[in-house]
Amino acid sequence: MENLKIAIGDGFLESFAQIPKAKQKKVMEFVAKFRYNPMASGINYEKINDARDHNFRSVRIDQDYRGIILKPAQGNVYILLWVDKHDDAYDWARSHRCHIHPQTGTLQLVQIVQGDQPETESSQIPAAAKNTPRLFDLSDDTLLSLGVPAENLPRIKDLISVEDLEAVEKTLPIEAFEALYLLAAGTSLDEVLIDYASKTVTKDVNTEDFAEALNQDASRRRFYVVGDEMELLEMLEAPLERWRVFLHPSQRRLIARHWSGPVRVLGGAGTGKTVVAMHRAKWLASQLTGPSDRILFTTFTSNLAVDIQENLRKICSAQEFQRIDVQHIDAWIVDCLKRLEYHLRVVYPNGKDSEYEQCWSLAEGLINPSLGLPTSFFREEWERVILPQSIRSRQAYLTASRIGRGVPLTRKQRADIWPVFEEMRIQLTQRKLTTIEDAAFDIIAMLDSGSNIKPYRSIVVDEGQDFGPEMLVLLRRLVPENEDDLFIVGDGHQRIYHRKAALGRCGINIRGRGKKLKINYRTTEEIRRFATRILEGIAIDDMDESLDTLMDYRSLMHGDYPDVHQFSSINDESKWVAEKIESLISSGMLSQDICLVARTNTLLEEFQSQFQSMGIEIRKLSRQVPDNRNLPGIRLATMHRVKGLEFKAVFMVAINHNIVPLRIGTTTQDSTEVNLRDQNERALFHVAATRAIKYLSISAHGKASEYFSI
Ligand SMILES: Nc1ncnc2c1ncn2[C@@H]1O[C@H](COP(=O)(O)OP(=O)(O)OP(=O)(O)O)[C@@H](O)[C@H]1O
Repeated sequence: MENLKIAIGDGFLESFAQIPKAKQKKVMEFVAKFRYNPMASGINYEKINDARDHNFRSVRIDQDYRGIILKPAQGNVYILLWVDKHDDAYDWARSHRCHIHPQTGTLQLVQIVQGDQPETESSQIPAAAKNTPRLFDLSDDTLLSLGVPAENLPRIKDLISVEDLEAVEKTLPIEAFEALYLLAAGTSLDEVLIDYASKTVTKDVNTEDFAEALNQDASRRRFYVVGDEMELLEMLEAPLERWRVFLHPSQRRLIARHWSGPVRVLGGAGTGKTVVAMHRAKWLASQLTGPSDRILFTTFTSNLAVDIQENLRKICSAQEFQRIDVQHIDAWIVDCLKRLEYHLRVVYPNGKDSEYEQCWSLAEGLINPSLGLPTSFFREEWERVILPQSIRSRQAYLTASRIGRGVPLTRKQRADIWPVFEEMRIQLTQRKLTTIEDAAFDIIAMLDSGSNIKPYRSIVVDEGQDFGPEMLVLLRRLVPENEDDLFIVGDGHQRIYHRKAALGRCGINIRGRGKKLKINYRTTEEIRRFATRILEGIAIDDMDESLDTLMDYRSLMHGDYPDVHQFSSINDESKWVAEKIESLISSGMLSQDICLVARTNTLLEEFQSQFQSMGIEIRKLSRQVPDNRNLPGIRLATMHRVKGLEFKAVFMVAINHNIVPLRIGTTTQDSTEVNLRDQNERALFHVAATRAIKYLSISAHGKASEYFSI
């Protein structure tokens, strides 16, 4: 069929997700037939009486259900808009319209505001007094360029508060509402114009050319032109996974284009960094031509890599998917060591009796007490100075940079301290062990001496803020300096592993290619604000020696403020949590969409036994096994483990004094180190709180954490 264009609106998927399974099956049957031939004789397009939009038609799904389709008189365009019970579908059609903005050319879907619509919320806003300052002082042209329809201009210019703006949300196209909301929240006009203003404000838009309107970036935010029948059916199989196709223009702009060198994308929690990174990897894979060209997609945490692999499978073609290696960075390093027949095993500083700690306690034996430095100082020096800079000789240590360390050392003191670190390496090597940092530097050395390690055409990095310098230098060496070489997403506010590096210092030059995402898609604004307050006043870097801010980051969803409660005992706390969980489940939430988060494994285990004794089904999230969200059960996880995940409801439990921030096992007196640890603990709290989509609870038993007063 010539020039046939079939598109689906995000509302169709949203309404489809709400209808019973049996009806969904009928819709899928209809959609398959419709996609094959929208003009098939069995499809009857009924006009809708009283609909303001003369292009709307209803189609029969079965006796009770109807679909609403946009079928303009001109062109061969069909857009699936809504599906519902007969009367509800008709009501929806009567209260909406879909038009092409005459200045920007964008296809817009809005609730009808004008005329005799007394029921709309917007019409309940009383006209403001003449001398009351207005929310926006913008020209008609600016408002039009942001996508505000001409008929809404007087109303928008009359608004006096953000609450007024929220009340008219549904009557505005999404891009216009978002731009105005960001302006109202304090984002500068210049920034908003960069992200939202149409580049093509013109008087020559053909407002009947729907095929052309679908090509506009801003239209693709809500409307997706579907390829074949399979693609459409796959979308219906996962209707809530909107991220697969409906990208924000600020996301889309980062993905499908060539970049002249490394790109760094910042963005607060939930702004879609992982989504962008995945679409970028797919696009890069689609560009590969050489038979052995490959992409590496790497993360810091192992369970995120597992999720990403699964999600990439959903959005990539088979050819694209098989060209992308997804692996968290430590696993990649360990695999690489094996390939290079390098016979040291990587060990980590966890647990009292771990091999790493055994080596460390022997090294500690060499501490000279006359130096007057606490033992914690040596461990910090090892982790913050020796390992990240790969200092392997006394001479190198004497001249090493110690920027960021609180206690200054003379040359003589350095010489006296060195034997401790030397001993640590001896102990590790004798046992055929190594650290992840040393392993990464060893691979870099092998690359420099010409080892044949499979090179990548491009590398995509998620959680970039947690990559240490050794990992970033390694990634830089793994991919030739070229167009589209590195794409790194991250957020310094979520740095929770004490690792810090500046991209520029690792040879990754992002000049002119530092970008930022600002809309939170996960969390309500109430939860986002609460979660962000914990980091207020703390200077957070942009992964490249400048500062980043969360001031320009917003959510457009709203909900309740987080619940904050203090109890006298763990019994009382767990009883309250269990009751609240029960009420969430009885109001329709699935148990697998609820997660209980604690700072330590020990506390988690205490809650686990409390819950078990109450007969509540639970599942502890593990590093090794991916979480199968089809299985019921309340999820239990530490604050570290929930990084990168999301749940409809999050209960942060045992937010007790000395537990959050965690003071157990730390003896350091060094003020720089104390600040660093506090920052890390705050980031952990922020990460855990921003996992919540709709509901967040913070509770403590006994004395509460000082973070309670934020
Ligand atoms: N364009 C989009 N349309 C709809 N949903 C989106 C879009 N982009 C992202 N999302 C959704 O927003 C949520 C957060 O996305 P994502 O995990 O990519 O954010 P993030 O910035 O990596 O978060 P974090 O740093 O907190 O882990 C997810 O549920 C994702 O599906």
